[in-house]
Amino acid sequence: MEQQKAQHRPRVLIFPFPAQGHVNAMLKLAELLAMEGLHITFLNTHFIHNRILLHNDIQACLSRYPGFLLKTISDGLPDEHPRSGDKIMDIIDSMSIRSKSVFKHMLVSGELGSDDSPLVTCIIADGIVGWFTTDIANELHIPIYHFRTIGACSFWVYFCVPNLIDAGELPIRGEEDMDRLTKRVPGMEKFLRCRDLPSFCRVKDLTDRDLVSVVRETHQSPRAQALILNTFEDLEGPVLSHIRIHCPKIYSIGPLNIHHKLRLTDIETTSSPSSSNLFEADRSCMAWLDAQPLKSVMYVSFGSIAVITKDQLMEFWHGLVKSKTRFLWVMRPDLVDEDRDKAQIPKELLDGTRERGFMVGWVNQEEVLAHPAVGGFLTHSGWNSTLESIAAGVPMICWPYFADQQVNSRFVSQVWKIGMDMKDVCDRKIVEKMVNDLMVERKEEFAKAADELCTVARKSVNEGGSSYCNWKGLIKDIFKVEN
Ligand SMILES: O=c1ccn([C@@H]2O[C@H](COP(=O)(O)OP(=O)(O)O[C@H]3O[C@H](CO)[C@@H](O)[C@H](O)[C@H]3O)[C@@H](O)[C@H]2O)c(=O)[nH]1
Ligand SMILES: C[C@H]1CC[C@@H]2C(C(=O)O)=CO[C@@H](O)[C@@H]21
Repeated sequence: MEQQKAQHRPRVLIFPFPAQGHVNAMLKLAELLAMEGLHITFLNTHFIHNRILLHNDIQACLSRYPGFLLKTISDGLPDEHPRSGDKIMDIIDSMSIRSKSVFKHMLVSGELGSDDSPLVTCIIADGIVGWFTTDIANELHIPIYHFRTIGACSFWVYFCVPNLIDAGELPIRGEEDMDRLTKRVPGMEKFLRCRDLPSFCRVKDLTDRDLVSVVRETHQSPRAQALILNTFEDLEGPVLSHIRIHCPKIYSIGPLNIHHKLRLTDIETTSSPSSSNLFEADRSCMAWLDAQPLKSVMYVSFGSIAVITKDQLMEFWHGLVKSKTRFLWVMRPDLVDEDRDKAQIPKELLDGTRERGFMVGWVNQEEVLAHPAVGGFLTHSGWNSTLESIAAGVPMICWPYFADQQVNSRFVSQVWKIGMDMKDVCDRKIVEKMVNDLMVERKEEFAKAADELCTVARKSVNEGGSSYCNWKGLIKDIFKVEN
């Protein structure tokens, strides 16, 4: 009887793009689906899978879900490829060319299932690899949903790039054109400048590989059964309405981190939540945070992909030390693009850091942001970091590095007004001034706005909230598609 029930249970294949921000969000989605009784196959690239096994006890955590499988596929790149900075874009191309036939073979051969639920009955693919996954899904008559791990705001901007090109708004005509308002992204006419377009739009050649790839992939989502987004209606409702004209079925189910935490509480699990860190998390900073005053610490992190120059490192460092604010800085081992020569670091920086700072290689970011000592976040504006900061009620200073981050930082500063945008500037004086503004001069204003948005975010995933209801709708949809 049990086995019969299992055979009738849908097996959902979750296929994230191989990068930290994508895997984190899609693993939370996978776990939420598993809690609903679905069988899950989570497909990572070999590279990501090995890194996760190295730094997390993921298998033990996922063993609480019957039928949860971890499988792997090649990304087609050599082991020594850095897979960070702008080199990350090589992965889209490589996968579209080299992983396509392997992906099809894996689906057909049954190797993505288990004995009691051998077939994949539904696919949730990362929208950034929507092209080849949708082709294969359609060929094999398997329903496919797209999950795009960026915000609705940047999804919509990518979607509108062909309009910008047709209207002659792209290419951008040099530095003096950067502050021009763009008129061809409906709903954003009043505040979106050329400067705020995704970094891939900053090219002279409109056939640029990266721009073409991201726009092509974005335009695959109307082909999917539905589009799932890690956002919530009260945050991005107006933008979602524009996207719904092209992708009528959108499930906004975020912020996934709080959604996930709440549902874990519902099932009263005793085991620890799963993590998918690609770096070893250092817990020593938590004791340091415990010893700092309330909302006094600026948390600094540029996510998992951004690479900065040594000069930029020094500007941030001087600015932070000069501001006299306490800071906790995630210095990923591959953050700086040249060797950091310790001997060349000025004494004032080393002293300032010893007095008021703490540096770590990687942290559990959600825990850090939830700590009462954290009062601000200097971030690269990756979408997960943005949402996690919103979910924790922490205001931001944004220093976008690439891709969607340029759009996110504009929304943080001009639309949601929960922080400041330091885009395109990396100067110690500006860093010092912005840190002082956020943590001292305008502290109350930003803290209040961030607090209010945090309350709204939490409401959305609570029973009756928009993300809660959309989640129930998505589950119903997935089960319906099966029958
Ligand atoms: O020390 C750290 C630093 C980060 N994180 C986590 O790592 C993730 C980072 O994701 P994100 O903030 O989105 O940044 P990226 O790693 O840069 O993510 C990529 O993927 C995102 C989702 O598509 C995009 O929005 C970004 O632009 C893109 O660079 C978050 O969940 C963080 O909580 C940690 O756990 N510990
Ligand atoms: C490969 C990077 C460029 C686009 C991808 C992405 C997305 O638009 O889905 C967000 O950030 C990066 O991780 C991906």
